[in-house]
Amino acid sequence: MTYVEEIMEQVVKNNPGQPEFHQAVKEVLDSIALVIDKHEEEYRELRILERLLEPERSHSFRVAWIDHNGKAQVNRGYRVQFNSAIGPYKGGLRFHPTVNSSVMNFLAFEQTFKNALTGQAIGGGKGGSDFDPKGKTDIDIMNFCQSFMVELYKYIGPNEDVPAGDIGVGGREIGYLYGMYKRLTHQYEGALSGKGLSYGGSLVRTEATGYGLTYITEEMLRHAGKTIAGKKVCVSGSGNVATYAIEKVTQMGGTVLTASDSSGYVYDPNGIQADVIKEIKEVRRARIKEYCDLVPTATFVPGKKVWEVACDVALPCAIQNELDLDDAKTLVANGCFAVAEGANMPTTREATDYLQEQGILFMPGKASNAGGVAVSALEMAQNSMRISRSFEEVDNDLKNIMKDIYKQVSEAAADYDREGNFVVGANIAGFRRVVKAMREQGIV
Ligand SMILES: NC(=O)C1=CN([C@@H]2O[C@H](COP(=O)(O)OP(=O)(O)OC[C@H]3O[C@@H](n4cnc5c(N)ncnc54)[C@H](OP(=O)(O)O)[C@@H]3O)[C@@H](O)[C@H]2O)C=CC1
Ligand SMILES: O=C(O)CCC(=O)C(=O)O
Repeated sequence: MTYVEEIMEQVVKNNPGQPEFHQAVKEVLDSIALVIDKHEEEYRELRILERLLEPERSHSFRVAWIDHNGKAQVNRGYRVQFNSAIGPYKGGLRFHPTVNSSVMNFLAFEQTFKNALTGQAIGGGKGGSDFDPKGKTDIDIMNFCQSFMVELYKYIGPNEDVPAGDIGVGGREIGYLYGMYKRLTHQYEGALSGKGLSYGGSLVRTEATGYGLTYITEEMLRHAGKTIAGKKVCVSGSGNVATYAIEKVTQMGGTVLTASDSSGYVYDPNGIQADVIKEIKEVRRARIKEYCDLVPTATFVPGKKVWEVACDVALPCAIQNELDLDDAKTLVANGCFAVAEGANMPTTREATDYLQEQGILFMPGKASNAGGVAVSALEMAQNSMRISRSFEEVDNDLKNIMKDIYKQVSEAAADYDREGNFVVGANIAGFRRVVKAMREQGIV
């Protein structure tokens, strides 16, 4: 058995019942096997993979809170501090009923590689809760966030671990979390990113993941002699990532045909309007169906996924494993030539393999959605220096970071004779950076 096979077996044995974590690990191990083969003896001796695959620390805690009816409620909170080889732990908080140890481990593991690709000094972490914000009142959200922070604040800080948003955690939640952090610690410091502009947030952080996704997609298309302008694009989701991907694709001359939530999708041949999505999701906090009340040319398709709509480019921006093999086959049959992941691991392994076999340009999330965390790191830097940079400056940095990520993943793939395989490239480039830092810091 090879070192990589042994390690995969061990991960499954040590983390039973964690399918998402196993899936994320398997994809990385399959890619880095090419590197491991060259250094097997040395890596075995240093227990590189064993250390890389074991989170440095995992916190799980009770979150008891009182809802707007005065009733006691209990949820489980998590913070997984996966790897701090290149900087303080960094990664979002997810509030969603599907959150469990497997989802937390997969996200924190992916984050370690993604953060390395940004070229910034940030390690990998992730947290969240099985709390479902859907249908909750503002008071419920505030009470939950405050109780969550009463435990979380012990583990975070600007030089230790800096959480941000993810599914179910946006500007409102970060505000409530930050207010309680400050009350508990008496410190006005950058212990969270994605903060409001009135209290230390960075311009462009709200837009960063969706914009960054669009910038790297354009870069990938440009190298294939194409451009987003004039293309039909399917976006899934209608949250933070989807909204700003829709906005930027539209600005760059593409037509976004779809947006969705867990109830179904809306289709508009004239192009989905980001401002309408913002009104529905950020102001009314309503379901995607309402889009059709505001835009008469749109239709709502309940209970279906956007991938049945013919498009040139697909941008999955909702949740893990939302694009499966059947969806991939439909996309290819309908002429789609590029997929870039806005969400974390939205494409199943079978679908990824199929798309790559079919010659579809495929950019994995750890590269293509890294713009969000990259601008979070710029927010951390601004907080440390007590400065605020302009929208243009930060957006320009974001563009350069995404171009650099494209370059890194293409070059790493080419180094191992896998030109155009950005999955292999992203995993190898991230791995090399993290492992170099781990080796230089000794066995810890
Ligand atoms: N925010 C960020 O900066 C970053 C986010 N990501 C990743 O991007 C993805 C989206 O995050 P974000 O936009 O922040 O989250 P949001 O909570 O803002 O939006 C999530 C969206 O996905 C939809 N969704 C969830 N589950 C499903 C489903 N099963 N089918 C269809 N739609 C679904 C939600 O709909 P509903 O309301 O019905 O659940 C909602 O529209 C996640 O994978 C996240 O990890 C990656 C990098 C950075
Ligand atoms: O901005 C951040 O720190 C984290 C963003 C995030 O959760 C992600 O990249 O998946």
